[in-house]
Formats: sequence, C-alpha cells, structure tokens
Amino acid sequence: MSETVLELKNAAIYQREALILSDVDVTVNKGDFVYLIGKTGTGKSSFMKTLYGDLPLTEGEGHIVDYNLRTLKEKDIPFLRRKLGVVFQDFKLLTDRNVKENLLFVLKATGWKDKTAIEHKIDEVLKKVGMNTKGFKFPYQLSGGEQQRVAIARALLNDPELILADEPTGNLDPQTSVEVMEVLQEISRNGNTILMATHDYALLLKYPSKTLKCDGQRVFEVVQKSV
Ligand SMILES: Nc1ncnc2c1ncn2[C@@H]1O[C@H](COP(=O)(O)OP(=O)(O)OP(=O)(O)O)[C@@H](O)[C@H]1O
Repeated sequence: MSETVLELKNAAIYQREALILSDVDVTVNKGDFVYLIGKTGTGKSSFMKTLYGDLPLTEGEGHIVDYNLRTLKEKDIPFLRRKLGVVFQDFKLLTDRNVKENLLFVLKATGWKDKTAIEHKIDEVLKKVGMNTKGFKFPYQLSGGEQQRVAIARALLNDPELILADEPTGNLDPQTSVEVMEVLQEISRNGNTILMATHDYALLLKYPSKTLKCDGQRVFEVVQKSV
C-alpha cells in the first residue's frame, strides 16, 4: 500500500474569519508529483500556508508527515518544517551571505554539528540542482533561475518527506521556468514527493501530472485536458 504523506478530510481553509476553501479532501502519497492550480486569489497560497503551519487548521482533519494539523502547536512548527522543504516564488535567500553560507545557516539552525557531514551535505544538495560550482556566489550575483535552484537545494537539506513549492517559477521567464522545472522533475524521479502550486499552464502541459484545482472555494482533481 502506498504511504500517505498528506491527507486532508473535509477541511476548511480560512484567512482569519474569511472562508477561502471548504470541504477539502486531498491525499498525496509518497513519490507523487501533484500540481495545485487555480486563478489568482482562489486560495493556493492559503492552502500551502495551512500545510506548513502558517495558517491554523480549525475545521476538518489534516495530517501531514506525522503531524496532525488540528493539534499542531506553535512549538511544533519548526519540527514540522524540518520534514517539509518549502520553496517560495521569491526565493527568500539571505542576501548578506553566499550560497554555501545560506545552506550552512539552515543546517546549523536545525542542529547539524559535524563539519565533514555539513560539507558533504552542502555539496550533495548543490550537485542535485547543478549549482556545485557557484557556492561562493552571493544571491545578487545569481540569476533568478540560479537563486531558485539554491532555494530548492536549501529545501532538500534535511531530506524532506514532502516538498511544498508555492509558485516556484512565478518570478521566472518561460525558458528559466522550464530549467527550474527540470530540476524539480529530477528530484521527483529520485523519489521525492512534491506539491507545487502554479498558474503556469505551459508547465502543466509539458510535464503532465496529477492536478488539483482551486475554484469556487473548492479543491477538486482535474483531468489534464480540461484544465
Ligand atoms: N492575510 C490575509 N488576510 C485576509 N485575507 C487574505 C490574506 N491573504 C490572502 N487573503 C485572501 O484570501 C484569498 C486567497 O488568497 P491566496 O493568496 O491564497 O490565493 P492564491 O490562489 O494563492 O492567489 P495568487 O495566485 O495570486 O497567489 C484571496 O481572496 C485573498 O484576498
């Protein structure tokens, strides 16, 4: 039987008192690559935020990588995020340090101490995204696509059980989007589980996969030809 890494049942997603999505039933299994699509303002980011503990789940059931979203406490959130790799549209790299130091910062913050293991891990994730020769560059010396590769490398540091990518190609031109998507596809082929919010329909057509759509306060699975 496939291992479930995310399951929402009859869940409702709120921004404060405003209901954004209701009756959400979603299952993501280990190894899946799942898209979350929908027009601007339909709730993709709110959905993702609920999954990484930025918005509370107050209605329905939600389980993500061993955590129950209904009983998630503030103190649990850093531990939940260690099991998730989160990638954002605007990369969110630390601008005052180079690529390796960006990765080192996360490893130290998540308890890594052994210098050799740290160096090995940083090399490993940078190789995975094709950035191993650029560890000494600062974010401002990198293109948007390169910065996003580093952000993906950062998301891989703690071997996440699920990668949540919220519009990872939203700031990139079409050609660079495809390059970043190739990296995500490669990571997916290596067994990682990925949930990616996007409104880039060209990517969906080029890399078809299971697709969930936010529309009219609901989330439902769509067959590719009707998206
Ligand atoms: N902090 C907030 N407080 C209250 N309402 C919010 C907040 N953030 C977003 N919303 C509302 O929630 C709804 C869903 O927004 P959300 O950002 O989740 O949509 P989205 O599908 O991710 O859109 P986009 O593609 O533009 O990022 C919108 O109507 C938005 O106005």
